[in-house]
Amino acid sequence: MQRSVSQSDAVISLSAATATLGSRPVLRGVDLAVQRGEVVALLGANGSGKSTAVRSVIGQVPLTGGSVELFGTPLRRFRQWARVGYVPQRTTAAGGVPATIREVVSSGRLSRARLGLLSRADRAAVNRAIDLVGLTDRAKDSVSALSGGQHQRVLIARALACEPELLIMDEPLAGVDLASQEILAATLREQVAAGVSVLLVLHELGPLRPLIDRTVVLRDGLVVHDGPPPAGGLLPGHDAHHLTKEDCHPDAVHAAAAGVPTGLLG
Ligand SMILES: Nc1ncnc2c1ncn2[C@@H]1O[C@H](COP(=O)(O)OP(=O)(O)OP(=O)(O)O)[C@@H](O)[C@H]1O
Repeated sequence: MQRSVSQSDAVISLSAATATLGSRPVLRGVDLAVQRGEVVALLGANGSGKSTAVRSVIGQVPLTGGSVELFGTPLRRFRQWARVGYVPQRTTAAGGVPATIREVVSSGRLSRARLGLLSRADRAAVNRAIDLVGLTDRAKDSVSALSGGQHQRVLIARALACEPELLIMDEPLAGVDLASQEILAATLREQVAAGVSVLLVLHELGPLRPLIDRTVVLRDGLVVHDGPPPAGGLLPGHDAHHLTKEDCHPDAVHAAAAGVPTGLLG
């Protein structure tokens, strides 16, 4: 999907970013930009630094070098968090919390609410977000009673509740059943059509492939590929263990034969 973007329109700009976790250098000079209206997939093997890169973009991991800008503003001065929706890598952290779907999604609206109180318009936005992910019938249910895929839909609705201009999602399809994957793809399609910019960490493009403008592949904390997603279906670094039927398209096989490097993806 091609949309016109200009260099000055970066919503995320990570430049020469380095970060260390424990004593381990996890980002070793990462350049990553997302232009307004663009959908960028960040790929790479387990441990290559994908989550650390997106967490550094939102300030959860401090950089030891380089810089981050959001909407053209250096991160340390950036305050407009209602413009950003973040979906963390799914954990079981919400397990046991006696909160309903509506309560969790409402918490995503607080950055836009005045004095922490939700107005009628805020509540309507929360309901819209719940509806977008197909959970209206379950809004009063406890999140602890949900499947993995449903839980992921709640996290995405929470990010959408503030009507963000930029969505950052860390492995939104991980552990998500096919039905939920399709709902998530449709939700994302709507957001992208409305002009939302997206950075998402993925293991494979799957049903999101048609939405992706550009793929960036990390290996050992370095960018080893930055370009359009391959037409033939084979991701840079995709090895034989990960081939799907779709990847066996003749173009993809040709790309593999042409020596596309292997072993970058988990
Ligand atoms: N808090 C931490 N302390 C020390 N090392 C960490 C910490 N968090 C992550 N790491 C290490 O940093 C490296 C990069 O982790 P990161 O989560 O960014 O990778 P990833 O590409 O997102 O991997 P995955 O696909 O498994 O989620 C890994 O080797 C990981 O073990």
